Amino acid sequence: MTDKNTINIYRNKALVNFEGKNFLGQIGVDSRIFQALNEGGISVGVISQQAIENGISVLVDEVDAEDAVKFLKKEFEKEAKEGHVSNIYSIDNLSVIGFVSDNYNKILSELQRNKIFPLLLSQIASAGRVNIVVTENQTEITKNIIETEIYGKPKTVHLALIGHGNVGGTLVEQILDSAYDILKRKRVDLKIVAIANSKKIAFNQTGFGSDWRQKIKFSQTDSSIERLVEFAKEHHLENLVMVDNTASKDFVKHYPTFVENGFDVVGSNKIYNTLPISEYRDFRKLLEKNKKKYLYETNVGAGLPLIDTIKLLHLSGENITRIKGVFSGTLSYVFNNFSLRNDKYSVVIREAMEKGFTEPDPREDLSGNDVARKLLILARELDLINEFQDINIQNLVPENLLDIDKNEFISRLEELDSEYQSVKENQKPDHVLRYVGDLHGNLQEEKGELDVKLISVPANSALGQLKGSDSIFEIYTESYGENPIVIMGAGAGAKVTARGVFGDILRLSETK
Ligand SMILES: NC(=O)C1=CN([C@@H]2O[C@H](COP(=O)(O)OP(=O)(O)OC[C@H]3O[C@@H](n4cnc5c(N)ncnc54)[C@H](OP(=O)(O)O)[C@@H]3O)[C@@H](O)[C@H]2O)C=CC1
Ligand SMILES: N[C@@H](CC=O)C(=O)O
Repeated sequence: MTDKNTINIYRNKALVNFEGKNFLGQIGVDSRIFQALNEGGISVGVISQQAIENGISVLVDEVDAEDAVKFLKKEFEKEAKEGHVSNIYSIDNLSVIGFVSDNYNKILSELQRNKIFPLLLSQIASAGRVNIVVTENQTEITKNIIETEIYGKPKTVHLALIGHGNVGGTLVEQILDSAYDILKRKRVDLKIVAIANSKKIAFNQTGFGSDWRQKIKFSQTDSSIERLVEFAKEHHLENLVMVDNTASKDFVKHYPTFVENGFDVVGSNKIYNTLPISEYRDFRKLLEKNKKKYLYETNVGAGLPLIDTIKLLHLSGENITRIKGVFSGTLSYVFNNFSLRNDKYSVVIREAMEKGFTEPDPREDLSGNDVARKLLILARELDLINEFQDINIQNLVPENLLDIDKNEFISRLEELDSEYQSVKENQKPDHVLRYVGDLHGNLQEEKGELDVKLISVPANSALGQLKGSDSIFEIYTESYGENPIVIMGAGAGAKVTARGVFGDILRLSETK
């Protein structure tokens, strides 16, 4: 049926399934099936006892399926009356895909990762010949996966990018700029097939190009997760990745739906990782069950390789005893500049916003929530089961400005000036302000202690010398003793963050 180096596809096939207990294993049943169908002039492709539980499946041409069921019901009328045969029925609209491979298991696992479960498979082990039966609408995607695995055809990765603001918009440009290079060097074909904001979504199954902003601007389609999942199914897209570059608390509720529908997840959005620990854990179980991944390296330290480092240290058994530092690019920029310059606090905050360091609502930074989330994310990487409420947070936003509209808050930033001017002036000489996070306590217990606060440090200390929007993370471990591992660098900004998200997409694409 199958030549080496070709993939043969036979369409318009049907499976006639024959169900019954005990009786089906008996000698002579196969030949009675053959004979009954032969006498009816129906040619039989494959007979398999593995495809359905307690059953036999027979492959026939779709046009013959109805007759095949009729002939078999007649042949086994007596057994049906006696209760040995419980059901005979056909499944139409199938394809047989035949190929030769010495690594069928790898192909099967790739198919499963893409939610393709063949209805029947037959294998001649010695020759490496395999025939699998899939539904017609899974034929193309199955063929693509087999081609990638057998012939090294470039692997197409289909990206759905949710959020195209500072980070998301920069990411689209970075992907478009590098896609050709990645295709040549890595044989990975990155296609952006969906782009969404909170109101609209735009689709292009062949991949968006440089006019993507126009396409989303003029899209008539309301932003909808259901529509996106449907689109991926309609176009039989394999290797799906949903990339969340929003800061939305509502959007993360859809992560499980994506995973259940065959998507891996990449996110700069920190919200999912700071939901109650039960949801955090359930999601990891769901990922495992569906053989999917969730990568979020940019959740802490933007493009800095922090989460991976901590994961590796922890996984390798290194005992991490404390993590502290300046976790916020925004608050680093604000206090590094405000401490040294004569400008007002509000002026420096506005600069941080203009530079794209702040969250969509800058109160998330100024309230300490964003630093608290990062600290919690790191704590959970160490298997601590802290909740957000466990964190001691020093909120820098006055209570009367907490619940007002975001734009009104921004217009009233000057109301913060006098308080912070006096905080700055009341420090000891040669001291500067720094907003820090500190994970400490006995980290071998279930929960650690998490503090997020504004402190005053000597200008010549490591923290005091921080510049620009740099973050600094000091990771203390048992082996390294008093000398922490220090990771320092740009802790915010659209370019470095988008680059980090891009890194996660590539990491996923290579392991897919
Ligand atoms: N800036 C930085 O340095 C870093 C940022 N991050 C994270 O990156 C994420 C994005 O930040 P940033 O790019 O600055 O934010 P922006 O406000 O610039 O962009 C957010 C985007 O998300 C869209 N969006 C919001 N809600 C939804 C929704 N429910 N469904 C679909 N789309 C939605 C917005 O669309 P619309 O315009 O319609 O609202 C917009 O396109 C945040 O989670 C942030 O924490 C992480 C590390 C560093
Ligand atoms: N607003 C955040 C962005 C990165 O997570 C920050 O300033 O650090």
